Amino acid sequence: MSKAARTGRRQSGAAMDHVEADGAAMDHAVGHGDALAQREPAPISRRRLIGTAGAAGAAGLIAGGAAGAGVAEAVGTEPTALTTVGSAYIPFEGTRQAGIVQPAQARGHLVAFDLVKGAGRKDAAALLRRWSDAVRTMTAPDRPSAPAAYDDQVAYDAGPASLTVTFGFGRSFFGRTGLDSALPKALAPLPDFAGDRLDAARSNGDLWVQIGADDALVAFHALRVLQKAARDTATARWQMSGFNRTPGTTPRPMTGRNLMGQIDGTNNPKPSDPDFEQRVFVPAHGSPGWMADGSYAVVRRIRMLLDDWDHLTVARQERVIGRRKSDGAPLSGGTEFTPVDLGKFTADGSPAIAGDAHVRVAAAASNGGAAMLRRAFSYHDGIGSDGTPDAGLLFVAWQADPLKGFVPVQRKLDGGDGLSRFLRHESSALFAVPGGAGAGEYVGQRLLEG
Ligand SMILES: C=CC1=C(C)c2cc3[nH]c(cc4nc(cc5[nH]c(cc1n2)c(C)c5CCC(=O)O)C(CCC(=O)O)=C4C)c(C)c3C=C
Ligand SMILES: [Fe+2]
Repeated sequence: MSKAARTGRRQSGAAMDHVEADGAAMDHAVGHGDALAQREPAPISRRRLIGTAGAAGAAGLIAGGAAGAGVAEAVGTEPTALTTVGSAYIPFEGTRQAGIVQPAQARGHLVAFDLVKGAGRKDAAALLRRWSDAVRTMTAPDRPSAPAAYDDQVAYDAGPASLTVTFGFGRSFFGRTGLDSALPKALAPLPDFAGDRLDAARSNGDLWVQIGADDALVAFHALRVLQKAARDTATARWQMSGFNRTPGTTPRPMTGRNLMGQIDGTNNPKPSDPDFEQRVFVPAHGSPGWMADGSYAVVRRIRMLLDDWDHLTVARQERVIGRRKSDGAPLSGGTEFTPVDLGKFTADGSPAIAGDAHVRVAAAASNGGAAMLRRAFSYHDGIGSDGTPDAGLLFVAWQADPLKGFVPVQRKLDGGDGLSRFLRHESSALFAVPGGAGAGEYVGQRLLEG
């Protein structure tokens, strides 16, 4: 099959820099090219296959026996085109790393690694080179003709499914590698918050890897490959896995929901905002130089106390957030994307958005203009020892400077937010995420070889 036929709508690095990251567009509108239409025609088209056999999928029909025998025969001899979900891809190379402005994928793994004893700057540089090369291959639209030595082929027939892998450095990395002079001021430890119940073993770390893909096997494969490539240099400190709605499960692009059932992400900064770049990315001539076009990621595992939350009536839940549950419209009126009017009062003289409503307390207007790009995954790790779901949000906030993003907002939320009674911050980390790698480069090269 030709390269053009295998390729989804190509997104250049520059184009990706202008990708919509707002609520509606965050719903996987990006990077999903119309690959199916570009494929070489098969004697029995996928459309006809589905039309004949129903959308349940060819595999089920093959397994289904006599009823699907005719179709099974055809499937057995002719390749079935990948869906647009599988063939969509996001380039690894670019001025900025992928996995920041693109919509959060259906599957995510967040992993922190610590360098092993004795590993230093050179070992770290070699690791980042190995990791970058592996990700370059795994995210490419064209599969290599033969798998690389490290590749276990778990996802050899799937993907790239919008795979992105994003690398970051934690504060402890700099001391371990003798790079203290390159430590950014913005990587100062996050302050303690009164409501924190942090597990040190699942917080911080020397290196951070964020993996996202629209297929579970593709995401697992990337994680496994990177973990194997780290051997002898770094070991996993903690790993968290999450999910979002799968592309195609809604009839039209719409903002996703979290596990409390709220539409979440509506009032994220948008690439079309005049201050978007300045808020989210370190400028090209920013400081330190190796962080040019990078960003800072705050990672918080926030457990939702779902049994308590579910005791509230929907009206109470809406009051806690300040938005309607059904469609995300602000309680001050309008539809989902109508700006929140914090000055509006109801007929009985009370504020339309309560004093402790989450959107009031978190709003940039309540925090001296502080804002961040939220790009989260939900998580569910079974039932906790207390018998309630161990579920919540793997909250990832992106900003050019945490002191102008997450820190002031969380300070305000901590104690003042009605939602905080239903949340428990269980782990925390802050990472410096450098700019992207160009052809032949690896992520972090400017730091490690600068
Ligand atoms: C420190 C920053 C924030 C944390 C931590 C946080 C946790 C958190 N939020 C929700 C649900 C919603 N948040 C919403 C809006 C919103 N949240 C933050 C910041 C943090 N949230 C901001 C800056 C905003 C935007 C405020 C505004 O200007 O309007 C919303 C409303 C929809 C939206 O705009 O996204 C919901 C819903 C949960 C469940 C949660 C922890 C688990
Ligand atoms: Fe929030």
